[in-house]
Amino acid sequence: MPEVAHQTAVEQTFLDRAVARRGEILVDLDTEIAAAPADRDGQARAQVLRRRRTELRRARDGLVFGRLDALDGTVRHIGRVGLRQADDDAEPLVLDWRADAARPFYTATPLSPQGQARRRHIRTQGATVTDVSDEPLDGSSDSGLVGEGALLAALGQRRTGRMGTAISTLQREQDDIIRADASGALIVQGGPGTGKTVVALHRVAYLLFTYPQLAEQGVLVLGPSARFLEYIEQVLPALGETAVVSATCDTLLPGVVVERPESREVSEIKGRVVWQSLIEGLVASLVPEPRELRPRWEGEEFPVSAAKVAQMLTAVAGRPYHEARRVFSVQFRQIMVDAVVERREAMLTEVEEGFEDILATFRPGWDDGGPSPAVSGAEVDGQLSDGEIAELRDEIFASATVSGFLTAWWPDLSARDVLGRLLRDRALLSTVLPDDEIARVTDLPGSLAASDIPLLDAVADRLGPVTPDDPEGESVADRARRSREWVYGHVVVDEAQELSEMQWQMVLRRCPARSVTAVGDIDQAEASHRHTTWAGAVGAALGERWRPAELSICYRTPSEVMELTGPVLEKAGSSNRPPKAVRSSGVPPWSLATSPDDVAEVAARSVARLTERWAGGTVGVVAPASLMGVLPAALPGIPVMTAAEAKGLEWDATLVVDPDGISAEPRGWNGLYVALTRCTQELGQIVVTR
Ligand SMILES: Nc1ncnc2c1ncn2[C@@H]1O[C@H](COP(=O)(O)OP(=O)(O)OP(=O)(O)O)[C@@H](O)[C@H]1O
Repeated sequence: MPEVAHQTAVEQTFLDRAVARRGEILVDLDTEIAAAPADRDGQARAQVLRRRRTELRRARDGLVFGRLDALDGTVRHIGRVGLRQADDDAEPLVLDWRADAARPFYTATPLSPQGQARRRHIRTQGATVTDVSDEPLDGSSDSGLVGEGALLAALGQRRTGRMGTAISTLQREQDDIIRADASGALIVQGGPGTGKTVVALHRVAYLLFTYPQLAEQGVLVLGPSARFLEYIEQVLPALGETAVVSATCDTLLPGVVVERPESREVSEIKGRVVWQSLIEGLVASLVPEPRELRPRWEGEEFPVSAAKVAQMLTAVAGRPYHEARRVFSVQFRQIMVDAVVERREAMLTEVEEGFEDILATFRPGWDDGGPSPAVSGAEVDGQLSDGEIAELRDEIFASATVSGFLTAWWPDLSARDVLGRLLRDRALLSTVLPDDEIARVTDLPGSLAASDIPLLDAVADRLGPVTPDDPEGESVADRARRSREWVYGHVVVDEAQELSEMQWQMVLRRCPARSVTAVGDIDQAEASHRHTTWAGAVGAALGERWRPAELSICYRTPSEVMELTGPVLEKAGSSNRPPKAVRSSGVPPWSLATSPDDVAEVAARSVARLTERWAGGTVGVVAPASLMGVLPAALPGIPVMTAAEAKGLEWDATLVVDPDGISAEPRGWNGLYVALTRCTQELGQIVVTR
């Protein structure tokens, strides 16, 4: 039997064992979950087991994808999830790809073999091994790539329109970032196709595996658009992760949607960090001024002096508006309870003295030391019993009348009303904006644009919820999605170069511990903010408290296409160089010229040719916004989008229509850089001659 066939058979035997073991573990898990006690601890344990079961059920594909043969003869298989042996103390049958011991699979090289003699990639389809490829780590070959054959095979595959996992072919620089320490903010710069999204998503899986407590808080994945989230949405479940919420900055506020578009100029103004302190100042100023308060209880007034109110307001200063009111309200009601008790007791004392006087008229001398009447308690001793005080307290604390009194003086506020007030307050705006910019932000309709969302979030944050959140029987992800106040264990931001300063504030509010991984390409920035460096982009939010990392190899775009991008990047004003392409597709990029009148027809013909050539794969079209009226109608069933919309996506073949039109758009050279780098195989351009 030829060697490859023999080794394939060897791995098939191993895979059969792993499949059987997976089945056994699933049966054991079912039994354990069914037997879990109904108490709190039992249910918490059952939840962990259910998560494990989901992960195992999903691990049908890629159950085993790699093998490391160490110099000392130890053989380890690596897969999507770990599979323990029946004997818990034995070495695992399959190592989870995220385990430390699996790391050399991604990082060992002939120059630094880390005690390994050989790395093997095992390709499978379901429960069948289809191929094995070996890479000696003894120095006999070194391409600089990890598992070159498997990587190039993966990269050459047709694209499906959904992102796939790359766990079997992650490269060293990617692995370093995936396994980087979770604390603090990590900002990853990488050119197009360097695997930023791959790294971000695999990092989520790694972090959830390494720090299981993260699953209790959840991980937030922020992407640039709903289309992008759809593109990546298959990857995380495939990696086995369920404690993840994905969103865009526009959908982060539960129940709030963007209602209108907005000009770049206005959204740039509204994205600046100056709004943060403006909003903090405004909301703080909405807390009522101290004055004497005269609440009533059972028809009587119980005044609280202005000085006392001022003292209580000082004690709650700095808290969110509604929370401050809640704390104030507790103290205020307690003061009322004390005042009502005091007045009642004074009254009772009066009654008692009157009663004694009356008694004395009947039994002169008993209050001079004679036996007292056989009565006690509130009726006669001038004191309320503990039970009576507790009852009164409950009544005052639950009283709608007292609530109504407090709310009339210190009203509920809606974030939207406060934002509206802010955007109309020229005097306040003039403290941070010049006159011409004030006019731009005050002359807006009341409906919400995307740039209002972070402002609204900042207002909502300073207001706090009117009533605190009360979770009942919801999953972490559901609760996190529903509650604006949810604090995540980690936040991953993709296409982070697009975030405005105010959006960064919104992100950090969701993770005050700043455990953040942001990946992006500052050279692909299309957003209206003016930053061209990461220090500028994140400085307002993070200061210098972030660590940079870099990805330098382009896995998506073939070298033929990457060669075209250097001058475009230069025109975009960048001093960076495009990343180095890892492979060539052998298909030279091409270009056609046409007139504005014929552009739709020429595009349709070109797309038809590309679709035929890349049958079974995908073709996408990128064009300037000005062509969005005609092109989609001429290209039914084909994704047609602007460069901004195409960010993060990829197709086997891309047709870029009217590149000059794209470069003439705002931040257009950055846009063209994005458009040119979307293909995995072939790039065509249609130049419109005017
Ligand atoms: N180690 C890898 N193994 C297999 N495929 C990979 C690997 N790294 C990246 N890829 C593939 O390369 C392509 C580009 O990856 P990805 O989309 O993550 O890049 P990106 O840096 O986010 O790109 P862009 O900035 O252009 O959006 C994807 O098809 C991805 O699956």
